[in-house]
Amino acid sequence: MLQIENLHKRFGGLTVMDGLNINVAEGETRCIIGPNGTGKTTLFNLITGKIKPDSGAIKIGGRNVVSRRVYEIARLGVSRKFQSPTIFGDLTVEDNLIIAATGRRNFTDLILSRRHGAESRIEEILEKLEFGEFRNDRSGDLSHGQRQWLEIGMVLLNEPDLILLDEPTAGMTLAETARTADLIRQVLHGKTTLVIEHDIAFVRRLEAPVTVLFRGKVMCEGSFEDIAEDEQVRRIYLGENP
Ligand SMILES: Nc1ncnc2c1ncn2[C@@H]1O[C@H](COP(=O)(O)OP(=O)(O)OP(=O)(O)O)[C@@H](O)[C@H]1O
Repeated sequence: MLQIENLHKRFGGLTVMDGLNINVAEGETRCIIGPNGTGKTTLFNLITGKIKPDSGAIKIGGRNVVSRRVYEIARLGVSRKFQSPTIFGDLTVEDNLIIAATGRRNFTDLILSRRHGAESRIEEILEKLEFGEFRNDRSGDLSHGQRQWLEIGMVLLNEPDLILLDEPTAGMTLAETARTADLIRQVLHGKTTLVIEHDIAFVRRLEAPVTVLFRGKVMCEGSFEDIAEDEQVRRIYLGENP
């Protein structure tokens, strides 16, 4: 589904991508970890077309997108969730989901959406998120964790082919972090998803293959257990006691 081939990017004298190769299969969840400043967010900026590589290929569904514009790549079904939620705080949970469900269509469709099949998908998301009792609550009154989960639901309603989650647990409590890992496992199961994370407890709980980035390259890949045993990873990223 996603192939990154020999990607190079420099910012002035700083090499951020130095021959990066990553392959993510259709339906796979992949966790991307690495020390601060190693290029994780830059990788998302490159995939979404926000910045352009100096060389290399980014193939989505077999198509090289490096010369495409941001909106063209979004239209190919790439959906990115940023660290800070972009929900409408004054609207209800359900209304935010309705807007997300009609995201690629126009305003008339937004009004008519309940009659056009969006309703059943919204019900499904409300159920998966266990949000039924909050559906008429003002989104701005939700907890930090709940707002992030709502946004994951909104990303899903966009029917993306590739989901990019940048530090979905930033600012969360331990319990919220654990719930987020469970939610991604359940709700995004079968959806091609890349997750950038720092929180090691989350990475362990996600039970997804992990790619460790270091200095613009893949340092190693494997299960959490595999990478946690890797001497280089322990020294450079995880510290003495992973
Ligand atoms: N547009 C830009 N112009 C110049 N330098 C940049 C730009 N974007 C990122 N950088 C630099 O590239 C390096 C990689 O940044 P990036 O944000 O991708 O790292 P990261 O792995 O996501 O870090 P963190 O874990 O702290 O979020 C950093 O040194 C950063 O300062």
